[in-house]
Amino acid sequence: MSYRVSSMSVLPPVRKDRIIAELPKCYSKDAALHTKDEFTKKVRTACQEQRTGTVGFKISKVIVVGDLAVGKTCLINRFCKDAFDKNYKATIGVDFEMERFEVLGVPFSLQLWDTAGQERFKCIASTYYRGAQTVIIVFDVNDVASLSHTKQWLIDAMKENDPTNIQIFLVGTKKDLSSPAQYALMEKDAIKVAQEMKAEYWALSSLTGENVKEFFFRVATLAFEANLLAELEKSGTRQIADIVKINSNSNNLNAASKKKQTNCCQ
Ligand SMILES: Nc1nc2c(ncn2[C@@H]2O[C@H](COP(=O)(O)OP(=O)(O)OP(=O)(O)O)[C@@H](O)[C@H]2O)c(=O)[nH]1
Ligand SMILES: [Mg+2]
Repeated sequence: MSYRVSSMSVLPPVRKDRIIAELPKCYSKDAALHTKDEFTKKVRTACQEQRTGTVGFKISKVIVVGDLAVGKTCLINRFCKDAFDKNYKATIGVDFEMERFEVLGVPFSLQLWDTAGQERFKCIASTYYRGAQTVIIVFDVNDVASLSHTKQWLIDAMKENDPTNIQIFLVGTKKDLSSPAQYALMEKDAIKVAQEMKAEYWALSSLTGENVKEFFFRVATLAFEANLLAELEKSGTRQIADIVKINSNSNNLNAASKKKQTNCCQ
């Protein structure tokens, strides 16, 4: 499956609630990919001067993995559709959503791949791991077993990807079901796991929505920053933005974004 975002495509403006103008903060300074308070001058200046090369045309792949029923699908649905379903419907194989952002005035898209946690669908889901820039490993903060399985999920995701170019997030879900005391106890272990994985730690609730938007803003921004810094490393970055002006009036990318559900593999 492929997306074509050509210079001729005309996209609607990015939703107002997907515009990122400030650097989103990490959840815990003890387990963060970085702890800066603001965008660096280098990043800001490049965006202001439109020296962003191909970054504004990129679709960055994010894979979401973790045990069955920890809440991967609910997390994506809360962010992308502002919806929550109490009933469990197992993901069969994979599913994906597109989200368009604007970071410091530059368009940037995430392709969020929701994978199945059930063992019997794992073989099909893992064929979609390749080419990810971000891995989100999800566990349930009320289920220690799901936390202990996160390392195996990481190993599996890394088999298909280049470890030097990937950003890892460890995300505890269903925070609403945990008392503050229970949560505090669990968090110590989770932060330790995140540190070992070199992951950034988050805890959130798809039921209440707590931290969901903050989390995805952080994911989008860190993926954007990494792309931009890589682009700036390359010499002679062309000022594509000067050559190609995207007309932001018509057509809907969503219309072009087809859903894929795969039946599989027993
Ligand atoms: N209370 C509460 N329940 C949640 C939360 N997130 C998910 N759930 C519930 O947990 C169950 C599983 O959620 P899913 O999102 O389908 O789990 P999944 O990780 O996608 O599962 P697979 O697709 O099988 O891998 C559902 O019944 C959800 O309603 C949350 O933040 N709080
Ligand atoms: Mg699911």
